Amino acid sequence: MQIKISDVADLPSRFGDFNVQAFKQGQKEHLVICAKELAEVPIVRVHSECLTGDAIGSLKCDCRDQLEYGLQMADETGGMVIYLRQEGRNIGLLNKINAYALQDKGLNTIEANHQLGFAADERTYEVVTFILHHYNIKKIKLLTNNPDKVNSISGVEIVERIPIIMKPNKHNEGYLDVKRDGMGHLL
Ligand SMILES: Nc1nc2c(ncn2[C@@H]2O[C@H](COP(=O)(O)OP(=O)(O)OP(=O)(O)O)[C@@H](O)[C@H]2O)c(=O)[nH]1
Ligand SMILES: [Zn+2]
Repeated sequence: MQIKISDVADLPSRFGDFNVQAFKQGQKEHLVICAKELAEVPIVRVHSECLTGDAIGSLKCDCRDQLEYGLQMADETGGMVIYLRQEGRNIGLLNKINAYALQDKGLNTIEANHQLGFAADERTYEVVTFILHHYNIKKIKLLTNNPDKVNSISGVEIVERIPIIMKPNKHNEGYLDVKRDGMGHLL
């Protein structure tokens, strides 16, 4: 895997003072947001890009709340957020919006991906292993409800899975039900 790595820069933010570093994998530019002092076994949040949630504040998913919670935890506990550019579970923004349009017609999030010719989840996590090795991190506590992430992240010991359960709203209830019943999320 050919990965270009940026220098480390300061990033004061509304969630705390972090260091940031970019990792470029092919066309994808991922971002590591890291506490100034990492805990020995840091809490790590592996976040998948969701432009509609993270930037626009969409209520169709729980991504923005999870991102903010992950950054708060990183600040409070000496942890790290790895922001992966895997928009739409890695089908890309244009396809995700097409999937949303199919959901407007009654398909659920999994059926919509299938209708477009994709697996329910197209993400992979090799770059996470690369990043954690780069920071010489051997053990982590992983902040996730997704057992797939626990099983797919290799090369480091996940000593604990910490749930990241956000309060549902009327727009994302159905989506969260499908994540629990159709995708095995521990909600
Ligand atoms: N294809 C597709 N992607 C979606 C949809 N809704 C959210 N996403 C993407 O799903 C990703 C977030 O995944 P989630 O399933 O919410 O959470 P997770 O990362 O698997 O699990 P957690 O670690 O527990 O949060 C982001 O890349 C979003 O853009 C959808 O309806 N269709
Ligand atoms: Zn989202």
